[in-house]
Amino acid sequence: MNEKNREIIGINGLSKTFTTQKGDQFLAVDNISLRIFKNSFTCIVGPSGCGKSTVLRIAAGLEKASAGTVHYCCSPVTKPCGEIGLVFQEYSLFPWMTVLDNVAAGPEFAGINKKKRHHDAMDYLCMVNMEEFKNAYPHELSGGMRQRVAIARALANEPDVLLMDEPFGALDAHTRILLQQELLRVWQLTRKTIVLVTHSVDEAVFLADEILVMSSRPGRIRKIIRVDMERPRSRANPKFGTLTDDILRELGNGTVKRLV
Ligand SMILES: Nc1ncnc2c1ncn2[C@@H]1O[C@H](COP(=O)(O)OP(=O)(O)OP(=O)(O)O)[C@@H](O)[C@H]1O
Repeated sequence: MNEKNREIIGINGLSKTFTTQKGDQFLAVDNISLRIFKNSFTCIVGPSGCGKSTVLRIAAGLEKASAGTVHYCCSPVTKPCGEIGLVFQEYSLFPWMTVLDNVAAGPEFAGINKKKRHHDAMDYLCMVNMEEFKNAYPHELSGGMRQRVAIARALANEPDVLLMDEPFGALDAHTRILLQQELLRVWQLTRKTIVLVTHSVDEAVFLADEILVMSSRPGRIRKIIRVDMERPRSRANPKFGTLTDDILRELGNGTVKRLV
């Protein structure tokens, strides 16, 4: 397959200007161009406020670019579409629905019959080890469990690309490591294309094929780093530590935490 065929998301000359409450304009994202390849796992790291979420929201069609374009499989992305799924930090489950109904909500909206959507939802719940909790409500679950359900829900819409904005940011360190391992397993099983924004350089080195390092405002791509380490990756591997330190040095100002 040539490079053009492997490309699933193409971002060209993307800039975003916001208007402050005082009415001043500021450039949040400046002329970003990048390519995301099919089945790859990409992480975006950068200082707080550098525009990581903005890039993700524009790629999802939730926000308009001020300049530049985003393409999914060579078609322009101008509004949300089923091929691109999203998982946010704040779980965003429907509190009045059971776990099973939450996961089946997208297919229900798409008109899939109840038997099939519940059957498929159970498959995705099994994938994230949450099948036992199918009848529970979100308030009965821990943060890690809710995020597992949120991942199952995004997968149930059968997107090609999963955009994840700090999905583990609200979790404790131990749960975070468990969910990183689970996400890798799900990715290897489903071969989705994943783009994940994180504050944690450690998380990016553990997960990614490629790490995009952004500079502080206005956000630009400062460096693209390929992570040539076999999976499963060990944090005890000296290469892991060296790469983490290199990226932290690249970021320079200490605003990106060395979290696990
Ligand atoms: N709707 C908006 N209106 C005005 N300013 C905005 C809007 N959305 C984002 N911004 C500003 O744009 C800049 C980039 O925000 P964004 O949330 O993309 O950064 P980020 O890198 O994801 O930050 P963090 O890591 O802290 O979540 C910030 O200065 C933010 O305040």
